[in-house]
Parts: sequence; structure tokens; C-alpha cells
Amino acid sequence: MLQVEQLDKQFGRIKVIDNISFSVPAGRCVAMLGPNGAGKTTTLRIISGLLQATSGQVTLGGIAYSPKNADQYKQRMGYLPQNPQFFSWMSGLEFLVFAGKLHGLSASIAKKKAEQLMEQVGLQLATKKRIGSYSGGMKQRLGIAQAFIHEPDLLIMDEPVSALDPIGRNEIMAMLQQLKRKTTILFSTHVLHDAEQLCDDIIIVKEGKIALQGELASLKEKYDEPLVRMTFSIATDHDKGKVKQLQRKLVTAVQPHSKELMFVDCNLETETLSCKMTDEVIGKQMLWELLASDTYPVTDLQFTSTNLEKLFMKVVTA
Ligand SMILES: Nc1ncnc2c1ncn2[C@@H]1O[C@H](COP(=O)(O)OP(=O)(O)OP(=O)(O)O)[C@@H](O)[C@H]1O
Repeated sequence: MLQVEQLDKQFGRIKVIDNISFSVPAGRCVAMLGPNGAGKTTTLRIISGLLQATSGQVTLGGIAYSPKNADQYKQRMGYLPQNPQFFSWMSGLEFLVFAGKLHGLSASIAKKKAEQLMEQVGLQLATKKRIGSYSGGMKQRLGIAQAFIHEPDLLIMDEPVSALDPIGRNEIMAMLQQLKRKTTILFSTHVLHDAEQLCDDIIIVKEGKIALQGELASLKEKYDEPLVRMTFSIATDHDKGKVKQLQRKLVTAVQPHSKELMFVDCNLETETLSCKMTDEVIGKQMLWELLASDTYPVTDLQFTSTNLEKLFMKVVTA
């Protein structure tokens, strides 16, 4: 559906996008993640035809973008900017009709589509209200509806939920869950949890370059690091000694067959000890045996693993 090839963008002498290439297959939902200033907005604006790349090529549905075919190209995509601007004196319905006409729809088709969309995005009771009276969540719904009015093949959204309160965020997330069944989506976000909830693939951008990209499920599997976290109640020197003893046993424990260390990167902080396990199943078995073999002042035991946030931190701080 979308191919981005060797994209570069310089502002003056500063290169802010450096050789970015990726593709978005039809029907996928792709999240572009990255810290502030990584280049997400710049990349999305280039893909949307709002900003000219210094070099590189973007192809959407077989149409390679050039200023000459910009209209034809833009017809195939919908774009929700980071800070969408509305005419606050218009009603939501009027605004959608206006957006539809800008995309070349006839007045009657624009009105019909606008009415359908107001309902789809849950604004049917606010069609005649002035946009100035809409909440942040309602405005964002309207923004998504305007990006969708001409039924684009690809919907691009720049930080669609980051400016919203938790209620607005939940509303939009639920809406996007519905929308992703109907169209291909590429969106940027800082909200890693949202990306994890919604998308199939992720692209992590750092300092204008792609640091990591791929299918979310396979990346999580690849980078999965089973962890164990124990909490202790340390009231006496004896308790302290038992915790130290347990730590020593863990850091020297080896896997029965490979003789590889079983618990690595063990970190003892006051009353909490956390370690990575080099094998989840054997690690858990060894841990149960260790804990049953003596009396340790353990009050809580948690097994966790890498989630997207940990993966993100690992990649952007590398
Ligand atoms: N018009 C411009 N002129 C000069 N520098 C720019 C311009 N637009 C963006 N930049 C710079 O390009 C870099 C990437 O900015 P961009 O807005 O794409 O990052 P971002 O990942 O979207 O950040 P954020 O998450 O904060 O929105 C930043 O260093 C920014 O200052």
C-alpha cells in the first residue's frame, strides 16, 4: 500500500530525516514511535505531501508522489495533523461537508457522507452544535472524520490521542479499534501502551533514523526477557543475611544442561531483588526449589517480561 524509500530531509544544514525506508501493507495498523524531536511529524508530513523531502520517494497505491500528481496522490490518503485546526463557528456537520467538497465531492454526496460519518464517530447528537463548544475528544473525532470523508486507502494520524484526557483517549482508542478494520492506518504516538493495544507493526525512530521496525508480536518475542521480582520483609540482620544468601545462590545458579548462568543482571534495591532469567521455564522451577529449600523472608514474587515500553526504552537509550 505505502512504500517509503530512502527518505532524507534537511532543514538548512541539519539533517532531521536520514535514510528512512519502510512499507505499510494494506490492512495493517502501524505505529511510529520515538522520543521528542525524533522526526515522526516530519516523516508523516512528507508522506502526506505537505512537506517536500530533500531526497527519497514515497509511493502510495502505485502512485509515486511528485508535486505534479499531488492531487491524485492526496486523494488516496487522509491526514489528521498533530494540532488540527477547525473553524469554531461552523457546526461539525458543516465542517465535514466543507472538507468533503475540498476533496472534490459534490455537495449532495459530501452531505450524505458527512451525516454518515458524524454517526460513525459518535457525534450524531452534536451535528448542529458549533465546533467551539466541542470537547477535546469530540474535536479529535471530528478530525478523524474529516480525514476519512473521501474514503482514503490510508489514514495517517499524528499523535491522535496524546493531547486528550483519559476519557477522550479511551473514546478515540475505541473508535480507532473499529476504524482499523476498515482501513490501513499509520499513526505516530508517544503513548506506548496505545500502540501496543492497537497496532500490528511498529517503527521506532531515533534521531531521524529507524532504530527498529517489524511486527509487534515477533519483536516482543525476539526481545522477550523473562524477569522475576521478589519483595522481602527485612526486619532483622538475620533477614538481611538470608536475602544476601538467596542473592548469592541466584547469581551462581547455572542451567543443568548448558551450564549457562540462570539468573543474570540481579539487582537488589532495599527490599526488592529483580533478575533476568535466561530460560523462563527452568528458571521458575529452580526458583521454586530454592525458595522451598530454606526459609527466606519473601513477601511477594512476580514474573514479568519485556513489554513494548521496555523495548522502546532499550532501543532509544542504546
Ligand atoms: N520547519 C523546521 N525547521 C527547522 N527544523 C525543524 C522544522 N521542523 C522540524 N524541525 C526539527 O526536526 C526535528 C524533528 O522534528 P519532528 O517534529 O519531526 O519530531 P517528532 O518526532 O515529531 O517530535 P515530537 O514527538 O516532539 O512531535 C526536530 O529537531 C525539529 O526541531
